[in-house]
Amino acid sequence: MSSTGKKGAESKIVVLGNAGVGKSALVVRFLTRRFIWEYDPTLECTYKHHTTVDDEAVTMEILDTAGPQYTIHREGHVRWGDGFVLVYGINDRHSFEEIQNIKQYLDDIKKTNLMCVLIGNKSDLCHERKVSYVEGQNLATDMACAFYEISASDGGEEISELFHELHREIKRRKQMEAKPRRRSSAHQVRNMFHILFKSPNGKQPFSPSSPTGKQQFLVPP
Ligand SMILES: Nc1nc2c(ncn2[C@@H]2O[C@H](COP(=O)(O)OP(=O)(O)OP(=O)(O)O)[C@@H](O)[C@H]2O)c(=O)[nH]1
Repeated sequence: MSSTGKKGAESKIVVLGNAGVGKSALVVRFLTRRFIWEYDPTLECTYKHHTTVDDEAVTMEILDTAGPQYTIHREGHVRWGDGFVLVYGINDRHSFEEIQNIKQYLDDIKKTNLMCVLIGNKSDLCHERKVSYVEGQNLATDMACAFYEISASDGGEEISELFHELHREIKRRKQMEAKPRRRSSAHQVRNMFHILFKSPNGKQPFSPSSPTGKQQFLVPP
């Protein structure tokens, strides 16, 4: 809740990628601004994070996944998520190639324009680089999403920025999806007026504007 008592926007974010690419390190870096070298690789965690984005109090739920990518269990995660952080290691070609399969898997389940961001992690390991920056950029262009090369170990502003940007995208999408519903409820109110103020002879006694230019509602006897 914000200081005005208004509930802020919420987003559910799922972090996916091959084992060892640094998903946990990335999430922990975002949440705590710290880097921890080793995590339990089998650990799967959901974090509830209260923060501020564009002066609005927001809640992000972040699911740090582990284990095989394509399981029934994982399908539940995909349905749960509003947006996805897809991570590969710049020093791990296989993890980069796997991103397209993960994206396809997500598309098959979500069946809508997927909201995601592509991350090339471990940019500090330049000397071990197996995926160029341009390759990452091109893949992100194909997937119509933002691309960041980052280092969870070094930190940097981009790590907060990527989560915030994804949150903004999710919020925009939710607002767009809510619009038709709002329009249809306005339509319902209009219909209600129509029924309420319909005269017994079937003629419409509701006058949108009086001769004086002021709006009037004529209540039937
Ligand atoms: N040099 C370097 N090492 C990193 C970076 N991010 C993570 N690591 C290391 O990479 C290893 C794997 O990191 P995790 O965060 O456990 O990777 P994960 O993707 O969560 O792995 P799973 O839980 O097995 O799926 C650890 O030894 C981390 O310390 C980074 O940016 N730079």
